[in-house]
Amino acid sequence: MITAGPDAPSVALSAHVYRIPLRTRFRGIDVRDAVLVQGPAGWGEFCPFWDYDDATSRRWWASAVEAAVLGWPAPQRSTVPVNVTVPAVGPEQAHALVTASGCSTAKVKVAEPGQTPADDVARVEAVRDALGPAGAIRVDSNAAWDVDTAVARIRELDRVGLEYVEQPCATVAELVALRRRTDVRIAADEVLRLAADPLRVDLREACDVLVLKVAPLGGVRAALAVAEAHGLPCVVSSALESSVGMAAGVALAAALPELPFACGLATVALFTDDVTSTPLLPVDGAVAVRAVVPDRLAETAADPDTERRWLDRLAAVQAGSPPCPGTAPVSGASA
Ligand SMILES: O=C(O)CCC(=O)c1ccccc1C(=O)O
Ligand SMILES: [Mg+2]
Repeated sequence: MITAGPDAPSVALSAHVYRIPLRTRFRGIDVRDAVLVQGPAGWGEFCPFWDYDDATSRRWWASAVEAAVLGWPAPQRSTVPVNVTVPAVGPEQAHALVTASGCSTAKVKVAEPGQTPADDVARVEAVRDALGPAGAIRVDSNAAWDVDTAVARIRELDRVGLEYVEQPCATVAELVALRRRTDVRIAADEVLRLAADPLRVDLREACDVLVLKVAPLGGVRAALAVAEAHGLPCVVSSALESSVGMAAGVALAAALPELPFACGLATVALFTDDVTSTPLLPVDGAVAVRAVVPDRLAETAADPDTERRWLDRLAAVQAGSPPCPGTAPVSGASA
């Protein structure tokens, strides 16, 4: 049993650690693992990647606590249009993923380690072929390019027509410089979610679109505040969660006043299994806004060593966290 914050009246949260292999390597990982917590409002997911330190992980914990203890603001829509996410795979596999998804927007990973510019062009061309001319293609290079490289790569990739390019360069200053040299829209991801204060990072002239991820921004309410502070069009995207964590992203997308683009919330399709028998997968390119009940906890349970590592990590994150309203510290092992 876990509790969620050091001092407030304790709400007991039961914790379950899952571990699920991915279908294809993504962000350098082949297996996803995380903690699910259940509280009075429902289920939350605590899933910072293993390379994130405890301080960075605190916002991820706040997001899980919000889901379990508070729940989310009222939805403005009942479904959310989503993009299929295409990892750094070969063109045939990319084509098949897009075709199988039923989505008319695709986000394609480019500039990944081990991939050449020609590999990226071939992947993006295959995706265009699968989507047809009416589909939308966005690419994400995860900050891999300097400004000159970005100008050149974007020009080449935009031959198939790009809706936007996500985080082409690492810094705000580089994004500003790049944006003066390209007509393709720029979306900000890492500069926002890894910022010390996402509310105050100055993105004027750096981007046209904000990528909002619930967990690294500290919850649905925190992400709504970020959207309001910047006043830019928003795309909600996942952090590679199970359907439980995905429901938080869907709740954010459902609560935003405007949703002009498809959201990156179809990544449950990259998992080989899920914590629920009713996965949050797209139908006709959209995901339903609904609660997720993880009824496959036993089938997806992590091994004892992974479970221990997560519970230790959670205890460390909580120890350094400001109190979360209505919660208390880790008090024991998981269920
Ligand atoms: O946006 C999507 O289509 C899927 C989510 C995604 O790409 C992602 C998932 C986990 C970590 C980082 C990223 C990213 O946007 O860079
Ligand atoms: Mg991104």
